[in-house]
Amino acid sequence: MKTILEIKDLYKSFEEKEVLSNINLKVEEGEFIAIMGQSGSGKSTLLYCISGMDRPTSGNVIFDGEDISKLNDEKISKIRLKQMGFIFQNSYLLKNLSIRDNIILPGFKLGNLSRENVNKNADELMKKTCIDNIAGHDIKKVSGGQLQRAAICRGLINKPDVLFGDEPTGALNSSTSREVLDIINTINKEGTTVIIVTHDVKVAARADKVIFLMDGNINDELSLGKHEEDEEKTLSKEKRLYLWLEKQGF
Ligand SMILES: Nc1ncnc2c1ncn2[C@@H]1O[C@H](COP(=O)(O)OP(=O)(O)OP(=O)(O)O)[C@@H](O)[C@H]1O
Repeated sequence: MKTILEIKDLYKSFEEKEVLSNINLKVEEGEFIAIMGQSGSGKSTLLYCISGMDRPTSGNVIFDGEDISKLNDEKISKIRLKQMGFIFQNSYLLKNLSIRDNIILPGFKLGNLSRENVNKNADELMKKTCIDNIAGHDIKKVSGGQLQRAAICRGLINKPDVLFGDEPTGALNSSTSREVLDIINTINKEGTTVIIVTHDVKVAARADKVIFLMDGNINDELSLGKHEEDEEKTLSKEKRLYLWLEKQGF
């Protein structure tokens, strides 16, 4: 298996305050990693540093064989556009554009595919996430779950290697959250590596591996194995995760 992301001796400080220290982590292609930890433990900061949205103070972030922590902003932006997808708690879709136009925008920005092929990819993604019937809708007139599905499509339009998520279901109710998680699990099964930050045990239980951050360090990690469409297996993973989190003092 190929290592898609390797983090070596990563430190991050804001002014005098050290937020992350001595982070070492390897992510294999096709893995689904959840990052958990108390509020303020540095989860989002870690996600931003490993996805090129922010720079570590020191250390290396090797993405697909290249140390992105050393690249200039232009090069990082290109890698992010081509090889990384992002979903956040809020979808951050552009208000004056339709669902479809929001989804295709990064495809046109990258410019690797013809207009026709970008549209074709968008159609496939919207079909897969069951929002093809609202492609032309104004984003102000659709539900939170539909918005988040559109954000996933936008994140996947350039067929990234890694999909990063910061509390991707944080704003959704439990049944909508389950539907969005099913989509994320399907995308992962099809080969996209997934790395998400979450507070939610039900979200983290969908991952292959959970990492627990404490005061900016990786305190422990738990292997859960691949997600299966089986309610009992999912419940038993959630129980294992609860017990493990209790040990972490969560
Ligand atoms: N841009 C910044 N400038 C200064 N301090 C920051 C900045 N971003 C984050 N921090 C600080 O770094 C620490 C970690 O923040 P971070 O958001 O990574 O934690 P988190 O674990 O994701 O928290 P939460 O679960 O509450 O979202 C916090 O003390 C926060 O105040």
